[in-house]
Amino acid sequence: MTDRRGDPLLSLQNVSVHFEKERLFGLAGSETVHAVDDVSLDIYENDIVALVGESGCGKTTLGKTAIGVQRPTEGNVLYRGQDVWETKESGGLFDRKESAGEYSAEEIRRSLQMIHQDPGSSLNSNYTVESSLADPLKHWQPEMSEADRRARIYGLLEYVGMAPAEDYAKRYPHQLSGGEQQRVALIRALLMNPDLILADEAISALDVSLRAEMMDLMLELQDQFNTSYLYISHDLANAKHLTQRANGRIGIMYLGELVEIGTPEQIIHDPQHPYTKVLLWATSDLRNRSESVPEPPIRTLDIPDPVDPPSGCRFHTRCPEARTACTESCPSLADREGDGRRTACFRNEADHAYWESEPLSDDGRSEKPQAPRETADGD
Ligand SMILES: Nc1ncnc2c1ncn2[C@@H]1O[C@H](COP(=O)(O)OP(=O)(O)OP(=O)(O)O)[C@@H](O)[C@H]1O
Repeated sequence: MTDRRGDPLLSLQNVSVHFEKERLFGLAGSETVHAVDDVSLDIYENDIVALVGESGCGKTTLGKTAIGVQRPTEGNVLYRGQDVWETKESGGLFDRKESAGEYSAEEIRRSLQMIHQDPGSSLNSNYTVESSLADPLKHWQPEMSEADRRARIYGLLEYVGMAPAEDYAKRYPHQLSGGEQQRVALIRALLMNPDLILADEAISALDVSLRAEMMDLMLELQDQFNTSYLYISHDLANAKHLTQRANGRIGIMYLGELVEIGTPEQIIHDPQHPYTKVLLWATSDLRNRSESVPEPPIRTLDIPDPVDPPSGCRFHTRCPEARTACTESCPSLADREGDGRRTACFRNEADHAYWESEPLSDDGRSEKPQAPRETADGD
């Protein structure tokens, strides 16, 4: 486990994000989508955390909440110990003296950047590569001369393999390949001198052959720019690639909750949560072939509705290990082995009532044989 000395750069404290949405089929009223529920997570300087889970489990919502783009319905987001939303609302946009603490809202915004799956949305189609990259430098290092700015931009373009830089600098986004656009978007985000970059499915639109290359580039640039990454992906193999070289962590999300988080070694080679085991089974690059089973270790493929999440442990409707105790209360995410890994599953608690309760059958009912009901006349 990495030695994560020092205070966290970013702390998510019991964060929930619920969306109200209109009901379908013209029904009156609204319903509440539980996109994220009660997630706590610390991210440190030069850290990498990869969030993995199936579509709709709340990865993007949590990522946007971490960088202060999405307001949490409950809980707090702290940047270097300072409440992000209090700062935004205190009127201290530019002036740290007027903000709720040491950092102004503008400083926090600059410190928390994002690159998207579609790099086109991070780059202005009317700007050449050079003007896109000059923008953050002009803003954050106004004292830099034009010649130095150009030298910095050309140097970085060459560093990421876009040579000759003079040629690439004059191009517009539509004159670049998807991989080149993503490189420019990454450099642009890094030139803001951020403490953290949210990379939301940032490589999934690239050809498979380019993905490892882009992740390696992210890691090399992390060393140069001293930044942290919050990387979002539905692919556990990519999360492993990115985190294992950098002593990072992989967090597994299920239906709005963080259910397990640990080092890539812990998550890939010794998964504890039954849902992590399902994700591993579904990732052919990582599946242990000698132990491979033909069917996924899951009772049903149906994903519950985040509008009406299951009671107790949210995974109990699909979990092959579920017992009645899992329907009654929700396991907390805790480090029970003292090795830094946190898991939310009663199976990790040796003396939990789970072990005495009845397994659930495929239809979600207790498998304990029911005693015959007595009728009024005693039949
Ligand atoms: N603005 C919104 N209004 C209503 N519901 C929303 C909103 N944004 C997200 N959701 C819902 O919240 C849940 C979590 O969505 P989110 O995009 O965070 O998941 P995700 O894990 O990133 O999914 P994907 O991998 O498909 O991008 C989903 O059920 C989604 O439909």
